[in-house]
Parts: sequence; structure tokens; C-alpha cells
Amino acid sequence: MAGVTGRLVRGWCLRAVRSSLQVPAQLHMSKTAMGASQKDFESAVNQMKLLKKDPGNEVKLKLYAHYKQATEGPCNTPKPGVFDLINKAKWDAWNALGNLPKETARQNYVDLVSGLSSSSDSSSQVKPEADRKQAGYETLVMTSEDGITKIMLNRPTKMNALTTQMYQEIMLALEAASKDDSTITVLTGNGSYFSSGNDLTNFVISPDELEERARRGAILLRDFVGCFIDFPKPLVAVVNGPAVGISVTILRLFDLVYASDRATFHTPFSHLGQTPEACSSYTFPSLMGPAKAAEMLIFGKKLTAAEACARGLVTEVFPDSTFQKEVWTRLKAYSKLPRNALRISKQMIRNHEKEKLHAINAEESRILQERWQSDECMNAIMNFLSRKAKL
Ligand SMILES: CCCCCCCCCCC/C=C/C(=O)SCCNC(=O)CCNC(=O)[C@H](O)C(C)(C)COP(=O)(O)OP(=O)(O)OC[C@H]1O[C@@H](n2cnc3c(N)ncnc32)[C@H](O)[C@@H]1OP(=O)(O)O
Repeated sequence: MAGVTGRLVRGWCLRAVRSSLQVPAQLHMSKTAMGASQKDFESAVNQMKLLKKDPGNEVKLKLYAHYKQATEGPCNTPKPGVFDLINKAKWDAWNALGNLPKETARQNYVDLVSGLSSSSDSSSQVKPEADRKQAGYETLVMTSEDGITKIMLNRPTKMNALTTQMYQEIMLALEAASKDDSTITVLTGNGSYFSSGNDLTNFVISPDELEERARRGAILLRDFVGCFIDFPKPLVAVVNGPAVGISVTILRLFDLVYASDRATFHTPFSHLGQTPEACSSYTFPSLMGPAKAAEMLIFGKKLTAAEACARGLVTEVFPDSTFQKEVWTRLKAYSKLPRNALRISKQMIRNHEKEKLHAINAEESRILQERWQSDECMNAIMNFLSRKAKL
């Protein structure tokens, strides 16, 4: 029963995500239209009050910033202190608009609201595959050629830290890849990092929102990891650089992990007042033994690529200078193997543990939901954010 409920929740979540991803397409389309009048703007402001679905923090910040710019012009208030997280995020968003003309801000606001309203109207519609590929992803680059679908994390200036939008887009991309005609699916990162793990600004929320956001965060995490547990085709991680947190623990759910010798593997959960996820509390001890797993998951020891390979987490390490060439040559050759045989063999290897992994995933997500509300976790996030502000 729990498994069935889990699958239903996952299905619902993907539909909800799909609808929210229509925002950028709408935004782009109406940008070509005539500028918005004051009346359009006021009606968009009223429409926002009727919106049923929370559009998420990133969109809310954009809306706030464009509203302020449209009504007051460039940011004109003193920067809030670093511990005033919410007001600082709002100030940053407004200030980032610089001297954007009021008319453009008004138009952007109207476009954003119109995208949100139409997406919530059509929440049960599934967009056609090609359409989603072109318009859907803001944080990923998804390409398909030579029998390989590549999903590339694309926030290189933030070390590919995973925002909530990114978790959702990765789930959509995996869903699309599971149904396309490619043989192999690859996850990799753009820039110097594979990924620095969960984006710690996901925790920038007001105390009265914390309980609800932690509850939703746990569902997001469970669904995200669930997509990897259930992924039906050979899944390959091309670890182009350092990996942190969930971008390390999730690797045990891949079928091949190729790493550059520049990559490192770091799971600083205790330092963050958090606990392991992505089934690693089970997969890591069974892969490398409890003592080595404890060193990583409890004490946060950072491994080199060679060490991770010796512990069975990485399949093979390549010199960074030839990494891309060697890995893609190898993958192109593999992608020519009979597709169904690859898929069936993968399922034979993975199916034994699927139900167990879903149960572990649910339990780890539940424990993290509590952890995120702890002082230990909040203090650790605060430390990271204050360091960022160069205090
Ligand atoms: C209420 C709860 C809701 C939660 C919902 C979440 C749902 C799923 C949760 C899954 C659980 C996952 C857990 C984890 O992954 S734990 C690991 C988290 N990651 C980290 O602790 C890494 C933090 N980052 C760093 O330590 C360093 O940035 C790093 C070593 C990666 C790189 O250092 P370096 O000095 O080379 O570069 P910068 O620090 O200057 O980084 C450049 C910019 O990128 C920003 N950055 C990088 N990583 C992150 C990150 N993980 N979160 C937020 N921001 C990140 C960094 O701040 C710099 O930005 P600025 O240029 O703007 O300063």
C-alpha cells in the first residue's frame, strides 16, 4: 500500500511540475507583444491574489522585484542585515534589476502572472515531448544524440548547487529520458563541479514557514530519489568535477560512474546538522562496509576519485585532460549495444532491491524532515550564509 501511495504521489508531483514549467515559455511569448498598460498591471496584481498554487520562492522573488521596480523604480532602501534572510533575499532581487525601466518591469510582471495563471489552468495537460524539450528546462541542458540522452546540470557559477526547481526539472528530464528512444541516459555537470549538492539557500525561509517547507522538502526529496530507484534504462554519471552531498549519495543508484581524477566525493551531513539521504544509509555500508561508510556519512571524510573507485562507488577514473573524450567514446560504443538487452539486464540487477530502497528512501526523507527543523541544521546553514556574506 505504501508503495502504491508513493507512486501516486510521484505521478501527481510530476504533473504539478510540468505545469509550473510552462512559465518561461509564456514569458518568452508575451515579451514580443506590446508593452503592458497600467490597467493590465493592476489586473495582474489582482490576479496574483487569486492564485491557488504557491509558485515557489524563486518566482515569488521575481514577482516582488518587478512589482517594486514597476511602482517605485530602482531599489531605494538600505540593504537589510545578513541575518534578516527574507528581507535580504527580497532586497537582492529588487536591487539586481538595477535601472530597468518601470515600463519593462511592469510588462515582465504581467508576463509572469499570465504565465502562472495559464499554467495553473492547464495543470492536467501533458505537453508534447518536443515542446517540453525546447521550452521546459531553465536549469538543465538536455540533449539527445547517438542513442544517448544527456542531462547536464547548468548552474556553473553556483557549482551546480541543486535548487528546488532543479530537483523538479531533473525529475521531468528523467521521465522524458525513460520514454525516449535513447539507449543510455547520462547525468553530468557544466563547468568545474559535478554538483555542490543541495543549494543551501533552499533553507532561506521565515520561521513560521519552516514546518510546512520541511514537509514539502521531504516529499520532494523522496520523489526525486524515487525517480532514480525506478529509472528503467542504464543510467550513467559522468562526474566531471567535485561532488558534494546528495550528488554523491545518489551515485550508488547509477549503473556506471565515470569520474575525472579532479573529482572529489564529500558528504558533510553532520557538519550541516543533517543525515544521509538517497538510500546511502543502506547502500554505502553494503557497498564499502560500515566502517568506511561511517567515515564518509557520519564524519564527512572527503574522498579522492581514486579512493571512491577503490570503495566501489566509482566505476573508473580518467585523467581530467582526456576525460570527456575517453568517456564519450566509450559511451557511444555502449549505446550501439542491443537496447532491450541492456534495459532488461539493468532491471534484473536492480529489481531485487527496489521495494527495500523505496522504504529506506521514505524513512531517510522523514528523518531529514525533522532534522531541517533542528537548531543544529539552522545554525549550520546560517554559518554557510554568513561566510558567503564575508562577515
Ligand atoms: C526547509 C527545507 C527545504 C529543503 C528542501 C531540500 C530538498 C532536498 C534536500 C536533499 C538533501 C541534500 C543534502 C546535501 O546535498 S548536503 C550538501 C550541501 N552542500 C554543501 O554543503 C556545499 C556548500 N558549498 C560549499 O561548501 C562551497 O561553495 C564549495 C566547496 C562547493 C565551493 O567552494 P568555492 O570556494 O570553490 O566556491 P564558492 O563557495 O565561492 O561558490 C561559488 C558560488 O556558488 C555558491 N554555492 C556553491 N555551492 C552552494 C550550495 N550548495 N548552496 C548554495 N550556494 C552554493 C556559493 O555560495 C557562491 O555563490 P556567490 O558567488 O553568490 O557567493
